[in-house]
Amino acid sequence: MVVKHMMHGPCGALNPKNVCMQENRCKCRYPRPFNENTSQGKDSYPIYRRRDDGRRAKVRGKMLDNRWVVPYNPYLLRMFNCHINVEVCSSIKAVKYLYKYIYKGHDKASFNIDHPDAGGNIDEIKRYVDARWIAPPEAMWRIFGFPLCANYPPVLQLPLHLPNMHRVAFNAQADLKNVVASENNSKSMLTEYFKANQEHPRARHILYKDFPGSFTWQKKKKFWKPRVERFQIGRIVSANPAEGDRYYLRVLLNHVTGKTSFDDLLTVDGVLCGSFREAAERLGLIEADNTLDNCLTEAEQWAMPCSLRRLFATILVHCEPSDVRGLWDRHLDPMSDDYRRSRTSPIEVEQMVLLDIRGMLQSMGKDIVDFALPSIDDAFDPTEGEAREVIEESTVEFDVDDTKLASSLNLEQRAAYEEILAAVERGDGGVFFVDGPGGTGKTFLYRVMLAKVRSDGNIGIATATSGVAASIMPGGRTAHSRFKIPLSCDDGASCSFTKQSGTAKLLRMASLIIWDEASMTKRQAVEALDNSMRDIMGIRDRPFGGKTVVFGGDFRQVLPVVRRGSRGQIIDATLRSSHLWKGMRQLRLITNMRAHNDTWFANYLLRVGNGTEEVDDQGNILLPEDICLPSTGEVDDLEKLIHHVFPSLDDNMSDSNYMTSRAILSMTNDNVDKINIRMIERFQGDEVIYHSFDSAEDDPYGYYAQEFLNGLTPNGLPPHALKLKLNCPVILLRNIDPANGLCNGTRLVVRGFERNTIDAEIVIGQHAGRRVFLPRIPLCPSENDMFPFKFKRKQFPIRLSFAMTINKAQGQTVPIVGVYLPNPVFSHGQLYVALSRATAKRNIKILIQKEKPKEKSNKQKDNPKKRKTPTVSLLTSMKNIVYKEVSLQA
Ligand SMILES: Nc1ncnc2c1ncn2[C@@H]1O[C@H](COP(=O)(O)OP(=O)(O)OP(=O)(O)O)[C@@H](O)[C@H]1O
Repeated sequence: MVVKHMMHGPCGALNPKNVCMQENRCKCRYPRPFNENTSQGKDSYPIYRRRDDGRRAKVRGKMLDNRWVVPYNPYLLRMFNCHINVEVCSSIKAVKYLYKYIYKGHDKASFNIDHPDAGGNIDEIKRYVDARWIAPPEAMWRIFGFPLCANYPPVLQLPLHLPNMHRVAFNAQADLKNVVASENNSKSMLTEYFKANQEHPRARHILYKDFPGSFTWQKKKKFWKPRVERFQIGRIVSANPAEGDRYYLRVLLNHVTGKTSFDDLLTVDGVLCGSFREAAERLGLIEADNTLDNCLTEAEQWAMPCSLRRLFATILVHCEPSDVRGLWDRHLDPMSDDYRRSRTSPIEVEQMVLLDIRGMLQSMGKDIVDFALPSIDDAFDPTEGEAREVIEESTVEFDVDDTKLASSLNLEQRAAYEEILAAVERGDGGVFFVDGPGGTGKTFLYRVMLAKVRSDGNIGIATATSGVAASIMPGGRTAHSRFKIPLSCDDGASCSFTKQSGTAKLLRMASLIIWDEASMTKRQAVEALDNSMRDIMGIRDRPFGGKTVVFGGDFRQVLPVVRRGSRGQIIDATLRSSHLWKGMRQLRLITNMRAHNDTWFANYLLRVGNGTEEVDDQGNILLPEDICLPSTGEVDDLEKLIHHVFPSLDDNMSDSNYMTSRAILSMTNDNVDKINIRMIERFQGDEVIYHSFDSAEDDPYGYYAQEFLNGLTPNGLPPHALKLKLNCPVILLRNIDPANGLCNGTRLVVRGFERNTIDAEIVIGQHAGRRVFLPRIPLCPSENDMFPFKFKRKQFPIRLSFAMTINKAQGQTVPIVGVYLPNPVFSHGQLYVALSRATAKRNIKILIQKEKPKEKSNKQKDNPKKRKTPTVSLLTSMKNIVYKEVSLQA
């Protein structure tokens, strides 16, 4: 490929007529001198090593050597099999230049100092045509990570114009009347795109910007002809929001297919809109000014007043409303319907609503005084100044049945229960770590202990690292919100509550504190709690100030996330590396209660988790044959996996039990999205697509094109086009209201749609069955430095959940599991978490694919059209990554 694509010339004496020759010299300075080593040139690209090793090749009739090679990158050259000149930009100057380049604007500024003799003879059209297209910032951004030449592959600029406003070229001598009357001049790529939609059914599924991929523009006769060869990328010329309707026309064209005229494009639900802006707004493609108002109004048709108050609180906390008081005034009536039935005084009714909303805001970690709402009159406040944290915890209802479960604890659970409760009763404290592989009944044990403590009139605080694990414990909260742990905390940090705060009072009063999934949290968070507890209890020399604290977890599962962390850094971040670890009394649960009917599977899981399962010479463990999907080698194997996990889907679509008791797990969002898209397509019912409103916050000039922002789907964010159908399963992506079961990872089923709100039902955990109304909320990627700008997406915070990532499934029981692994697992505990979600061996199917590239002939290798797709073979063995130094069994 180097010989084929990357040899300059020949030029100079070998070929004096080559295009690069200027004044008898090569303007690109070839042939370059041989060089022993690469060195950084002054104010230039590096001077690369060019070995004088005698290797030569015949290029365009002449023998050339290493001095003629254009700098390239072997990986990119192999991938694209074309000429790509890559230079190293490593000097500070070069990097600064590249960053500056981003902000340079869209177009070349061309100016000319006219000579007085030129006589005003300026060819404006030539200047316009000459203006080179300079890659817009988004392309530059891609260039940073993906250095292609800006003009590869070829881009066809698609004109964007309002009706009858397209550009027409004509001869200076032509009669303008004829120019205007000419039929040919009435045509543009856009008008003919509409016509092609009338004529070709297959065109109707293609967006204007993608049209050049399937149709070729016939320049002379001005029409789109179905494409027979090559491929081309299109790009609609840009438009700024300040341009008004032209911008909204572009938004429509980027989302709507099959339109046959401008009027057709303006027609939404049979109504002809007066402007492209109105049409885009009606289709939900741009944000209307009154979205939040509409969201509440829409929910008012269905929701009970109490759900409306919760939606109002959610909007205050998550949606950045600009006119809080206006929202309050307009929606107070429907939010107070229930109170008005029992109370006659409007002031009292208003106060009741305010008090309720205050409670909701508090449970979301906010204070009502921070919002422009009417004040609360102390005369109506039933709390009489008691800290809300204390009131909240002391009113957590416990299930009487949970206290009865104490009699069914197994031997290990009972031993742990008695030891911990003895410490609670003595009141002299103790720190415990309940170590139990997935399914050994840790949550079961916590429920029983909490019920006992609470039924005795004491306070038991239940927390967990993740929202999902917290929501399955009665009164559970995330540890970060309950203990006010700073989001990023270093060694020696403390929690952010003061000695006089409600949180401090609650912690002093608590008899028992539980922190589940402590193996997933960074040790610094636990140490911060320890520091603060010693401080508020005034007992500096005892861990956690002498309280009874129970941690639980399983170090075989996924460990704390350390971005780009090495094995050593990850292990250092775990609780096992904390100075507190030695003082924790270990309580082991062994019997797998989830898979107790399948002891073979339970033991197998444990061996996988501990890293003691035998490995083959490749370092892979063997998976039981009956859980591996057999390959036929012909049909789509993923389809078979889907069929195993979702049999008779058509008959069970509205059954929430069926939908939530099964899922396909995979490692990356790409694979999960691929499966979810297939599933939603075959799910019955009308499809609703919600489009997000995306922006780059620090981009006042609109350099980042909308379609570029729309195309981004960073981890943890919903897609730009969220496709849903009635009764489809979804998963929540944010901790919206953990105290009420709405946390990152909660599984829901969609029950209704409005333009600005989604009606959904919680289907897992102790809040199962509750209906909630979700608004669109602004979301930012969690990894802030992911983009060179601040990305913000307003969208419903949900994703489809037919399939989910293994990390998201941690802590959830999924009775029927499919595991799709097209690539090997890459971090500690992933395989174990995936396998241990299931309740028995018969309920799990795993599909491991491995691409086996076929041997190709040289001809095939060079010709992209003749390249065959690699064959796929199914495996029954898999890499298993276990950091034995954290596994308790090691
Ligand atoms: N003593 C018991 N008697 C009856 N059922 C039990 C008992 N202990 C646990 N179970 C049941 O076993 C299943 C798994 O228990 P649980 O969810 O508490 O495990 P876990 O250790 O918290 O799992 P994970 O770490 O995967 O979250 C649950 O369905 C639970 O009700």
